[in-house]
Amino acid sequence: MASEPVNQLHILLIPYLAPGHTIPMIHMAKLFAQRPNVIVTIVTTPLNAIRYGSTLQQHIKSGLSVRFLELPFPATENGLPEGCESLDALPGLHLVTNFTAAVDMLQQRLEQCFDSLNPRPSCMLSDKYLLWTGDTAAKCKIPLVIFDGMSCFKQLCTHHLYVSKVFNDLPKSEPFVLPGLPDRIEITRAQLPTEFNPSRFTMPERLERVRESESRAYGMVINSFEELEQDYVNEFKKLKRGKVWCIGPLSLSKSNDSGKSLRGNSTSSDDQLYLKWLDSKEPGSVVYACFGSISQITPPQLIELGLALEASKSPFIWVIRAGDKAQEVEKWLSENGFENRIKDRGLIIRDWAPQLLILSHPSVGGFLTHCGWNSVLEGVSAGVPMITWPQFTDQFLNEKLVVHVLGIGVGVGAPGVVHWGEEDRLGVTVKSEQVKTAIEKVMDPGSEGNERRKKAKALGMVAKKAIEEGGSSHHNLTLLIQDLLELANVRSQKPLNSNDQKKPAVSCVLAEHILIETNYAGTQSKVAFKVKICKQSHLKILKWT
Ligand SMILES: O=c1ccn([C@@H]2O[C@H](COP(=O)(O)OP(=O)(O)O[C@H]3O[C@H](CO)[C@@H](O)[C@H](O)[C@H]3O)[C@@H](O)[C@H]2O)c(=O)[nH]1
Repeated sequence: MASEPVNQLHILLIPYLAPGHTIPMIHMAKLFAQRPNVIVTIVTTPLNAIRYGSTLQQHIKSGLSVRFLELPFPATENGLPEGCESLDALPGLHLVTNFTAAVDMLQQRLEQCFDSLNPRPSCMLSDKYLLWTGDTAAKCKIPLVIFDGMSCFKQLCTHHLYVSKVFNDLPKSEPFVLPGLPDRIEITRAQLPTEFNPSRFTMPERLERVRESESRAYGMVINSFEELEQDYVNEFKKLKRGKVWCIGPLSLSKSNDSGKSLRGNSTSSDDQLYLKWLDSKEPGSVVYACFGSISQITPPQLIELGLALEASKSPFIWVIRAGDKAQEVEKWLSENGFENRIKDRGLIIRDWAPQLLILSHPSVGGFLTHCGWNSVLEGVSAGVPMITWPQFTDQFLNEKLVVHVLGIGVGVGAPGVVHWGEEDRLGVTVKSEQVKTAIEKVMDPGSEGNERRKKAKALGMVAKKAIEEGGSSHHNLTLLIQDLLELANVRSQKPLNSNDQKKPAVSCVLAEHILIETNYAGTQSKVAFKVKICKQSHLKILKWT
């Protein structure tokens, strides 16, 4: 006899501890919790809960079921400074392995408190870089869905590169055509993502485990929308084992969030100041330059950027991230009189800017970006053309999508990956003249610039529609919730012929075979069922196999 159908979902969201990974999952939490009968618990650490919590407060007050589960972070136990709970807070890259070890220790902490969670979570949705969540989900007998914060374009490129191995014999700077793609895209080996371009900070065995854990998951959630990269979404879905749901752009989950509180160190009075400054500029005239949350741009490259912004004559906002090299840049800014020279048309924001707020201001006409996937989507959503200056990982591929497939950007001509911690050796790689030319092309009032602006604006409208009721991402979220409910119902269903006290639980679902871990007479055993998907969100067990 089947038990009562489950109609409430409790989703455990587990973001990786870096802004580019946590921010989209905070937006995702809002999207889930806005749906009826869905409650969300975000698993994070105390300082991250403070950092991202305030953005959720207004939603929680208005009745949204989102809460944090705070796990103490073993920073000092792993040789990290106290309070270092996020990748962007690392004082040096030599500590990346220590940080990874500390993040891995969260597994045991979560498993220890899992049984006390009420109601019991129905599923786990975790960042793909948290390699232990597959084992934890299996132990807790709930399904795992992976969040991949990168595009389907990147997924498809990576897949074909793995399969074809074309890059193996190529010199670093020789362009080649990416195999198996719907469009002809040329790239060099030096521009490929980390998997194909290891540095001394890469941990190749972990990247291999990322692929393994993806294949164990029930499916994958992507922060993108189908209309943006339709051919790539279709192809990726054909290749992927398990389901794929594009539910983005997640940053549009609530457009009136300024983004200021997503890090907690810029105040609303700062925001007012920036808005006032933007109000004083002509519509579409301002270039906004920002390199995301973890890129370490060398001082010589930052100086080239400063010189290009000055020479371009456009008003600009330039975000300079604090870091170990910031002092050198500050010295250059003051000694050389830069700030004084640009004071009438340039605004420098130190460390962190309310990016969503700035991008959505009508005065912004161009976005100079490192092409982190969140920034690309935020630029697309705001309908703003981009000046692309990628640094590492997926960013060169994102640049190809923006410039060559979507036609809404101009590249500065960055030659290849600047490895973390090895930049100084490479010296200046992009000259201010190149950056200035790209800025001028994007801000150009002539027909080429207009064409790009029109395309960007049109895409921005499609992005907004995708997330609204009736839109593709809105629909995909509905499908995802339905699937998760079906799984929760299977979990609650008793097996045939079983007089057991313990209910079996689904640990993994692939196609129509379900692997169930159950406990018969005290022995762990795995049993496969054949199932049929019925209406009313039920999975019916047809026979044991
Ligand atoms: O001053 C700032 C700087 C950043 N942001 C926000 O921080 C996020 C940054 O994310 P992203 O643009 O993706 O850049 P990274 O922080 O560099 O992201 C890492 O994670 C991404 C998702 O996996 C990858 O695509 C990138 O290559 C990788 O560097 C975005 O939401 C920005 O709006 C701000 O609000 N203010």
